[in-house]
Amino acid sequence: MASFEVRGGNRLKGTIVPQGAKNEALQIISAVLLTAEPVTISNIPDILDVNLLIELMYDIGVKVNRVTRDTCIFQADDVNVDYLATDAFHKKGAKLRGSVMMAGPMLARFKKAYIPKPGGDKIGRRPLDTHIIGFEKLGARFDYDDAQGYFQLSSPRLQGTYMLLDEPSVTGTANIVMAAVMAEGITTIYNAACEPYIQQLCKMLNRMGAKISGVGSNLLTIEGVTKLGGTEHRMLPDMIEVGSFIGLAAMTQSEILIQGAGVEHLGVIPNKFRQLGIQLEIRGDDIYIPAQEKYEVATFLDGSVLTIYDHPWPGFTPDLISIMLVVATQAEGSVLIHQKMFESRLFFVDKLLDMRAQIILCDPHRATVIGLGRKHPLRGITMSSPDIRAGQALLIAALSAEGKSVIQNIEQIDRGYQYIDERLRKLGADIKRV
Ligand SMILES: CC(=O)N[C@H]1[C@@H](OP(=O)(O)OP(=O)(O)OC[C@H]2O[C@@H](n3ccc(=O)[nH]c3=O)[C@H](O)[C@@H]2O)O[C@H](CO)[C@@H](O)[C@@H]1O
Ligand SMILES: C=C(OP(=O)(O)O)C(=O)O
Repeated sequence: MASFEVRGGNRLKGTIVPQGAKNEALQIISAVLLTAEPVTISNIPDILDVNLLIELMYDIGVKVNRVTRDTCIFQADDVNVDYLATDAFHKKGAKLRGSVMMAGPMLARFKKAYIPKPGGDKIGRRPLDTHIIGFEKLGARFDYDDAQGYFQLSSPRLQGTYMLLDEPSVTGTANIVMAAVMAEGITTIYNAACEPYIQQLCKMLNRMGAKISGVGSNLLTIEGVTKLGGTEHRMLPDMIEVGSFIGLAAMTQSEILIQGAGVEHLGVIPNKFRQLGIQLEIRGDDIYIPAQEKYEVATFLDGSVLTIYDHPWPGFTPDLISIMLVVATQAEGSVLIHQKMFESRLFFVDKLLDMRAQIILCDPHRATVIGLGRKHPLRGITMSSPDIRAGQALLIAALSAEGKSVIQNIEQIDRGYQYIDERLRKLGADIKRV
């Protein structure tokens, strides 16, 4: 298993360009199964999870022409539906969360789908009920294989209907939308997720001939069509990478320009970092972060301790909570970090305690961070990366810490961050892959 060896304390400087969005890529690549015509996708991040999904496409018979590292032409004109029932699919599909989104398009076009026990981050229970209940409402039937943990779905005919989702699941909404685009009649999805990832998917499907309205809101109306055609699509910059780089700059007192940050799609992200006292300047589509000696956490207007918590879009994404927590350790002032959605995402705090951060883990969802105001720098240690975002947060901590850190299990970081060591070295970081 590979590790990063990091010598902390360097001030970084320079320009960094965010990769294409991981969670958008997983939806968009799944959607190529909806048509027999070519679909060209660009700004694809070269990361483990996305490459695995591309492999799955290839394995199921989709023609994959990787024109350049970040652009692929897919053509699903000879799909081997039987591949879904193989052990090979169940094993490979179980390595990432994104494989669940093959189900919607497969049901829509081939009337059959399997959802292997999905992989992805081990950050607490991650039920698929919203997906399955949505498919059922459209007329699909399902069986659950308890021994192997997979769902088998079939749908001789999908019929549009009204549904109120029990929660605005991101991958669930994507799956249901992709199943509904070719259902008969009209589907209305209320309490739909509306992240930029979903907006991008809906815009792409509309270019393919779908009729989806309400894009960007939590009420989607889908008028079923009989067939979809090819299109071209470019992924947005990864907003989670953008947030990670803002946090990195603040923690390491570095002057960084994030070029092409997709500013209009970042929602509340820049403001959440401002609440930690971090200065950042929006320059067109770039974000400039000056080198900052210190940053001071705001309080609520009545002077009480600030809380930063996750919430479905347009609220603050749970995927940046770990980064916020790490960045808060060197701020002046205290903040309560509340990870509402996932129940095992804050346990990496143990490692930060070993690095000498002052944090009280109140329960699995809440941690109070007492900012050290740079009075005591973190110290380097050996640690293991539990999930993508905690891994990146620990990497940021290591880059700001005194001395040497070793981060093991960096496959977790590689699942979501493209050539991260190489890109950070260009900014002046002392980081080696060993
Ligand atoms: C591949 C992909 O796109 N993964 C993202 C996707 O996962 P994913 O689509 O799997 O996550 P969901 O949106 O389904 O839900 C995530 C978790 O939050 C809980 N929940 C959800 C909504 C809600 O209002 N209340 C609530 O408690 C769910 O029960 C679940 O445990 O969305 C998550 C939530 O933004 C992100 O962390 C993941 O990075
Ligand atoms: C939780 C995440 O990913 P996944 O859903 O793929 O596990 C993430 O991207 O932070």
